[in-house]
Amino acid sequence: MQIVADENMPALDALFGPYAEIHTYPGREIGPEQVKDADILLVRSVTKVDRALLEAASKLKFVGTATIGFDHLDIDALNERGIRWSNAPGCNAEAVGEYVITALLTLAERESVALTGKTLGIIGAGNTGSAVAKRAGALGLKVLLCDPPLAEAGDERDFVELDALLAQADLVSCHVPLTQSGAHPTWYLLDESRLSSLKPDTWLVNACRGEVIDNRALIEVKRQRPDLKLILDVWEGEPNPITELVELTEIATPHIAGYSVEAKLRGNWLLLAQLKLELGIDQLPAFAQFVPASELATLIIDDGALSGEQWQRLAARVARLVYDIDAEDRRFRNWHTQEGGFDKQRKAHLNRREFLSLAIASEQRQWQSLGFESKRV
Ligand SMILES: NC(=O)C1=CN([C@@H]2O[C@H](COP(=O)(O)OP(=O)(O)OC[C@H]3O[C@@H](n4cnc5c(N)ncnc54)[C@H](O)[C@@H]3O)[C@@H](O)[C@H]2O)C=CC1
Ligand SMILES: O=C(O)C(=O)[C@H](O)COP(=O)(O)O
Repeated sequence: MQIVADENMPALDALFGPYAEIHTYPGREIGPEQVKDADILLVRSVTKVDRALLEAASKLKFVGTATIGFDHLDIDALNERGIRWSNAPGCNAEAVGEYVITALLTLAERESVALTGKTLGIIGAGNTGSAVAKRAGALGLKVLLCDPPLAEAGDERDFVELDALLAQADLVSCHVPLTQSGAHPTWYLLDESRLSSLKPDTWLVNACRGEVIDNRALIEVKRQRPDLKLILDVWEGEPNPITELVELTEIATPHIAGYSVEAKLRGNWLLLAQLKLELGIDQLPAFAQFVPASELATLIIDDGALSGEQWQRLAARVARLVYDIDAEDRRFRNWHTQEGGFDKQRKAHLNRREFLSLAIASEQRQWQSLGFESKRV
């Protein structure tokens, strides 16, 4: 059994090695030539699995993407050829939730803004949107959710229309898949008119797909509205974001919101679970055995007497102890204009762990709500 895989997928040998022969390539270079003898193709979001690739892959039985997004797979072409496929729902929900919270805390610290009492509008209330919402309460944020597909499917949470959300939210965070058809397409969901309708001083976060926001319109609107603050992890035209937009952002990163050690491993492990039959696996090995031990120990925090604003500043520092988003932002501004810089930075992304890898001993319960492991003082 031959597996062709993106070289940026961790622990491939440990996970798939016992069952198959593995050939790896840079994700953007996987094409017809690389897959011609493959039985299984494992990719991340940068590999275009299109008709031309599938035409060459006569033995292919399964395509797995270790990501939630699957806009890089031609689903019609896979279905026409009877090739089974899967993505990895939820693999990076916690990572994205923690990225957004770390970014908001960091910008709040830079701008000397108290987050408590502000309204956070979340567009797309699936895995990643819900992970943000789950943590928002710990910061005293009021949450509004917009997700027409979930509302129509009977999800019992309260939802608002998109334009109502934009009219009320102080902070807006986007968590939708990129779609161009269906009842609720998301391509340019935030177009010039919606961007112009944002409340004064809104903070806009995009950690889903660049094309969910019209990037050229965003440049125009931000030029006229410096009050808007931008946190962008995803870009139209990756791996070549528009430089002018990068320069207009407050926090800019190279599509790494979902890049925790745990998330990448979880994505691969979910695909292994999908392949039990093809690979002849009787007993699926436990996910925990592939996760390295945490390098961070317990943090003892004496924060019982801190004011809300002091605690928020402390939370920003603790979040950056786990993941230094300031350093990522600085590196991105240096690297993204260099040839291959966007992908180079993604490859060199720090070994970022999830909040759960750090135990906090404190009398305050918010640490646990933010996702940290709790220890008794
Ligand atoms: N920057 C990064 O590293 C990452 C980016 N992503 C992107 O974020 C997207 C969301 O990820 P998940 O939350 O895990 O996916 P998900 O599938 O769990 O949730 C997406 C939600 O968006 C909703 N939705 C669809 N169309 C909508 C519309 N027009 N308006 C409002 N809501 C709509 C869906 O009903 C669903 O509940 C992925 O499709 C992917 O493109 C995901 C993980 C990491
Ligand atoms: O899960 C998704 O969808 C994502 O956007 C991934 O986290 C992005 O990672 P790469 O596939 O680009 O490595």
